[in-house]
Amino acid sequence: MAAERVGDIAGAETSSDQDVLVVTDVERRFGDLTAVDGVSLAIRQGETFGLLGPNGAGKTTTITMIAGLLAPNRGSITVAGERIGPSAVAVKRHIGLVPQDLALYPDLKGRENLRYFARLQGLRGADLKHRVDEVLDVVGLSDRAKDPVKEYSGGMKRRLNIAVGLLHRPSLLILDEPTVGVDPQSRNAILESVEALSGEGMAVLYTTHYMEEAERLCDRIAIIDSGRIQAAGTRSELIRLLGSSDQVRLTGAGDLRAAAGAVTQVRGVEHADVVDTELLVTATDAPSALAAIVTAASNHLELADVEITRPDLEQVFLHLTGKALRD
Ligand SMILES: Nc1ncnc2c1ncn2[C@@H]1O[C@H](COP(=O)(O)OP(=O)(O)OP(=O)(O)O)[C@@H](O)[C@H]1O
Repeated sequence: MAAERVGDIAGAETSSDQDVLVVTDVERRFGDLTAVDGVSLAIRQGETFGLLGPNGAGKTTTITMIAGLLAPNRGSITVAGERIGPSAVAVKRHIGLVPQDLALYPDLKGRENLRYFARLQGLRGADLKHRVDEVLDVVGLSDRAKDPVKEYSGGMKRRLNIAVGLLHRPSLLILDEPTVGVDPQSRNAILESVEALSGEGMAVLYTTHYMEEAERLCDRIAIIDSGRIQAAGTRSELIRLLGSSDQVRLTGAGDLRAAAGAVTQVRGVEHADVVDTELLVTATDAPSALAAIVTAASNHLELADVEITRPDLEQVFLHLTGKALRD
């Protein structure tokens, strides 16, 4: 299916001076396989951009090229205005890459790991100590900094890996599926860290196959499958591709038809239908209209249950690719 491009999309043609990253028509082949097939995107300062797609979609290959570790067969990538590639060295200081694989020393304490990597980044003295404290705080590991990494949970190791990626104060942070296989507490800490970093103006490229994470974190999302961006935009722009609205299902005893008539008057309600013993209300933004819908219906019904169903990115993915997002 051809890519559906929505609103202020990922395309480099919309790039501006504020863009930290601009990827233009990048392709990467492995033998006969085209793993990344004409990907274009741009990310602004302070923006969190999601690459949402299933395993094998081409996310890791895309970010490996953006980090300058793999050369594209076609296309160009610039970070902070400088062209990137395996032989470009200086521009890589703008990038913090947090890969799926851990690169930590298990026998060293959390803080010692960070001190080691900070020295590799050229930090020294008071600046090094200050920065190590800062990144420990960002990932919520300050109180465990004195413990050896081998005593950390998988999620804590991931968080320390993110801290390593932040040491040199990059303007673009790239996170490759950072929450896969981590405990809920660490997952939440990771999501909160990303929110805080983007709040401070960092550009974040976040790959995931978890729809909820893309919805929560990302200002814009590109849905990627088979190496191609199938569509990109804000969550609501992507949802609009489905052409469907929110639904509120009301159950209760009383005059359903009268309730339907009253609910139809509520602002934002498209229509209200009586189906068997339920009232099905279709609305553009159900959460904001909910209080008014319930009040209108309560004049005619003794409400027993109210349930909202909203279309989600999972359905958008299905609509665009004909398959489910999850494996
Ligand atoms: N070095 C390589 N040699 C050959 N094929 C590769 C190589 N790296 C990736 N691929 C193939 O390219 C396609 C895209 O893989 P990629 O790892 O980029 O996907 P992904 O979306 O990151 O998925 P995952 O989360 O499973 O890593 C897959 O079919 C993969 O098998």
